[in-house]
Amino acid sequence: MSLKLALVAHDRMKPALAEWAARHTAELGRHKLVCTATTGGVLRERNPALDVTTVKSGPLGGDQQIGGMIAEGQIGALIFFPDPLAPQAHDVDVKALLRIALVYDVPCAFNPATADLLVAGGLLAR
Ligand SMILES: O=C(CO)COP(=O)(O)O
Repeated sequence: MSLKLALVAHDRMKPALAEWAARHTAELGRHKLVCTATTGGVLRERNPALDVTTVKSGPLGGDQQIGGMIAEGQIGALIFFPDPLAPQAHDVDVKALLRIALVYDVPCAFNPATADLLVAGGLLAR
C-alpha cells in the first residue's frame, strides 16, 4: 500500500534529511512524499526520482498545511528534523504540527536515528 509521507526539515537539518532520504531511496520510492517548499526542493535536487509534492514553506504556513493533511487522515508518517539549537520565527506552527501529529497518533521521527527505526520497523514496506 502506498502512503503519503510528510518530510520536513529546518535549514541546518536539511542535509541530514537529504542524506537520510538518499539512504532510503528504494523504500521512499514506493510512496508519495509531501514536503514544505524548501525541504522539497532540496530532496528533489538530490533525488529527482522521488515523488515529491510541496506545500508552502514552513514559515509561510507549510507546517499548518501539513497539519491540516494530518487532521484529514492523509499522512501515514511524519519525518521532521527540527533544529534543536536555533529559534524559529514560526515556532508556534512547529509546535502545532507536532501536537496534531500526536493527536492523530501518526508515526513520527524527529531525528535520523528514529527515522531509521521507522524504516527498520517495516513502516515503508507496507
Ligand atoms: O520551516 C520548516 C518547518 O518548520 C520547513 O520549511 P522549509 O522546508 O520551507 O524550509
